[in-house]
Amino acid sequence: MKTSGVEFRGLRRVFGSTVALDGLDLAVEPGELMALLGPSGCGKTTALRCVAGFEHPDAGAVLIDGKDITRLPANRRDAGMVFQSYSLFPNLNARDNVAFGLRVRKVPAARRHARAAELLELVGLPEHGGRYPHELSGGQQQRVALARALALEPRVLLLDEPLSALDAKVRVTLREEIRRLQLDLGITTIFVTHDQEEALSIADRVAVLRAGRLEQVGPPAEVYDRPATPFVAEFVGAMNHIPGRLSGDEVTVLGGFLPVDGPIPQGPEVDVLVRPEAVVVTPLAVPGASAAERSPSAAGDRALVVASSFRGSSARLRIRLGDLELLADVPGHDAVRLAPGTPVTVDLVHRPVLVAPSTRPTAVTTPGTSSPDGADAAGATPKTPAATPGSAAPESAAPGSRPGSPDGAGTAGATTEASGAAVRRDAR
Ligand SMILES: Nc1ncnc2c1ncn2[C@@H]1O[C@H](COP(=O)(O)OP(=O)(O)OP(=O)(O)O)[C@@H](O)[C@H]1O
Repeated sequence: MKTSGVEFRGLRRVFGSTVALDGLDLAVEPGELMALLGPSGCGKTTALRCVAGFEHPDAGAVLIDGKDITRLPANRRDAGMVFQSYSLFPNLNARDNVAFGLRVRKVPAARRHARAAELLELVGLPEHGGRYPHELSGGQQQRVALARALALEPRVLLLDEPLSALDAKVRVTLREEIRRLQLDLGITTIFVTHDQEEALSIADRVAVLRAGRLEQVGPPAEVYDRPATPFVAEFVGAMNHIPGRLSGDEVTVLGGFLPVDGPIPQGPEVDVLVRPEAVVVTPLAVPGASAAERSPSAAGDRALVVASSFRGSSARLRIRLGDLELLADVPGHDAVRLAPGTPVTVDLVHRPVLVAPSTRPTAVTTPGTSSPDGADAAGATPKTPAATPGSAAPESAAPGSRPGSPDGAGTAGATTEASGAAVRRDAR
């Protein structure tokens, strides 16, 4: 399989008053799997179709291997495409679907049948050549579509939300197989998805698009851990918004100071963006407290675990801290001692944070693919947990300041760990 680089250069496409692509610049390396990720309508599919030749930009260029192919007809671009809807020919069996392009190119029957059999084997369907699309499951149809896209040995594989129509389990299996296949073949692949977990798990690099422009491109861990902008931080992974107050290049948040990373908005009131795994939760020791005393209603404005969603190796907690709600990810084995109703202290891992213009009243956001209930949100499995819950310093008294107060939770009762392990705040 030949491998080729793909480059988008200042790509612009306008539909009436809608700017689908607004000067997209992006280079995909030969053999790389690049995920195009972004919210609905940000131009992902339009970009992909410009590579396939199904769409023509108003300005800018698409290059394959450094050659401008912008004006080349689709059938001379050497790109194989798989769509969200399987789009197989219903009147052809799997073998003939796969061999369709070869037939158009007048490849002799024996050779195209052999090639179709080889490709069906490659996608794990060696026995299914005689079946028609309606006799195949969604996942099997998409495998056939993949085999068909590979039949002409394209230089570039274009996948447009290929897994969105499949159920969750098949989606995960098939995405792993696509990745394995892509690595085996070394084929340059552009994978369009709006699912951040999918993008992070499958790609060499993720390009986050926003309103037809590139917002950030980088390896999955980099995009997740060091989002270049608040938009990327919001879109890729769950994110807490915690009120803070800017002071130079630091921000006061939950009673401690953290260094600020990235663009600094007009202050001083801001939202500090913190991942759930960077929220360190420690059960509050309440000597002699009865179960009734530990109930949420008895606990006043303490930080309380109000919901917990167990996920096996981890648990996502929803924590109420005054008028603020936070999401926190803790190891699964801590879920029992951090059951709903448990009073807790909340700390933040000490590391640079992104800040965004204040959005009071405070809110917790989850990525586009997650359920509205962040405690049950499935889409934000952290790749590289930044904090080890429990690594915070032992409890220290910090009475007084009300969480979420406009002065950034104040300084009363707050301690910044000298060790730099965490900003902590006792919630009593
Ligand atoms: N043929 C068209 N005619 C008019 N508007 C279009 C056309 N194709 C795309 N658009 C508009 O251009 C914008 C970008 O569309 P595009 O399909 O590229 O987005 P997307 O990021 O792939 O979205 P989704 O994830 O919902 O598929 C959208 O506002 C869409 O409505």
